[in-house]
Amino acid sequence: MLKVQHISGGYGTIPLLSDISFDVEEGKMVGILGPNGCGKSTLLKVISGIMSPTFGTIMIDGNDINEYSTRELARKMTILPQLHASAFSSTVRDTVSIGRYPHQSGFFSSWGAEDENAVKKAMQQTDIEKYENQYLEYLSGGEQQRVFIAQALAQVSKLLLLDEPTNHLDIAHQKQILDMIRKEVIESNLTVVSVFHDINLASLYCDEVLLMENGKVKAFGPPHEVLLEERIEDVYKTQISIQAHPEQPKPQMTILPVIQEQTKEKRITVENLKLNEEYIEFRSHFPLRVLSSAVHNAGLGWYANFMNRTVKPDYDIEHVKEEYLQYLVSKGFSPTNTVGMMTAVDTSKAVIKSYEMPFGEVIIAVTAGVGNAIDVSQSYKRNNFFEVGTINTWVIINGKLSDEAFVQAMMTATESKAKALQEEEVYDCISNTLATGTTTDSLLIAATQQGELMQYGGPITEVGKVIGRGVFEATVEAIHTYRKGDS
Ligand SMILES: Nc1ncnc2c1ncn2[C@@H]1O[C@H](COP(=O)(O)OP(=O)(O)OP(=O)(O)O)[C@@H](O)[C@H]1O
Repeated sequence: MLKVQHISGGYGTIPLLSDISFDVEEGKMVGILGPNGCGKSTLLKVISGIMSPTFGTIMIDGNDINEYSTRELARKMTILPQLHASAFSSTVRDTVSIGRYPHQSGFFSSWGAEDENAVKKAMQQTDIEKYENQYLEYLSGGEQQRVFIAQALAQVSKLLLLDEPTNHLDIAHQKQILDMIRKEVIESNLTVVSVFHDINLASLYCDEVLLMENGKVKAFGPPHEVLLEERIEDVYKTQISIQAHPEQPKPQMTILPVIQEQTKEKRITVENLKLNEEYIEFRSHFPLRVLSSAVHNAGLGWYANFMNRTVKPDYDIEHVKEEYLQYLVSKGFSPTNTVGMMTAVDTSKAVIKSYEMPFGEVIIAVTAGVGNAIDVSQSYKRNNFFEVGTINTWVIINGKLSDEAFVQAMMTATESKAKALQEEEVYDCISNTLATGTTTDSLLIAATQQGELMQYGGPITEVGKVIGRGVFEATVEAIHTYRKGDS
């Protein structure tokens, strides 16, 4: 639909854009990204025909844009420039109606139902109907931005060129405008080329992104191919981290502040753990990075407190998560800062072990109830039912682990637990084979994230070795304690 071919150009004698080429298919949304002053707005002006390039061509629907008359071009494409002006003296409706100019044979002389409908629809889409008769100067920056987006939409062209369309908008309106534009892309085959400052929004909403640096194309393609951590750091000259979006295959970026608040020493000891008959608690004055399969706040996150709570063996509550949250509050724990597990075992009998390692102390806490033990390779022979006979394991590390090391630490700890059950000859009572765990085990790996980075956590790494040994020893001891209590 749009072909940008070898574009070079700038202002006067200053060369700015250099040999820029890319294609945009009909019904696609492309985001232009890059640091301040790299030429994003200038490129948009050249594509729209506002500025002429010194070299190269812009083709729309197979024709050079210079072959179209001004009015023809305005029906093909709409440009929404950056909002700068502050003095307006027209109403919202009149401003949106200007978008219909390319469809008039004489200015406002042939205004018809189609124009009326386009203006109405654009005002609805941007949620500005309620300001219809107000003067623009009485609206906030974000409201004015929405009026200009409505004006661009009212033009109803096939190609929309936007320069920071969500500038000045709060998050709800950013989402509303981008959702609406995306809907038009999908349902009406609208083609969009838009400048973004927010890399995350561009990643979420665009099919492809064009990353610019000093007037040149640094990379062009789908967000997951272009938005690489090292490349963004190199182009923007700043420290960032890229993670997966929780629900979509779109990379998301977070800024890494250089200046960190200096708190007290970030070290944990067995003193941070306390046992009573109701629960084991771990409390720290700073959050640790945690990966867990807990009942409350499972997954990867940052938490300062952990709880492993005893419940009655017949505990059967419909809304377990809600009940757990209320329990945490009643015991003075912050629900947003606590990971919570549960067990039917008397938590005052938990086994806590500490291992001094060159990188720091590693603390392991285990509660083991094995009445509900199972051989995972035979579990398909069972009916699904929930019981609270559980092995809960905490591995708390004074050290810094990569994401990879966290997952490997989980595997190492799980294998070590299975070995402890084998050693203790714990059997699955249905299959009569050696058990590998119970039906509801939970595991938590936590790290202070201080010191040298440990990239791996497998069995022969320094941290893996202590996890393998520690989880085995603590689990064996916890099974002994459980069996003593049983007899
Ligand atoms: N009318 C102009 N005359 C001369 N130089 C200009 C003009 N407009 C922009 N420039 C310069 O061209 C360079 C690129 O500007 P442009 O607005 O295209 O950058 P941008 O990537 O959109 O930046 P930002 O992220 O800050 O909006 C800048 O150094 C700017 O000062």
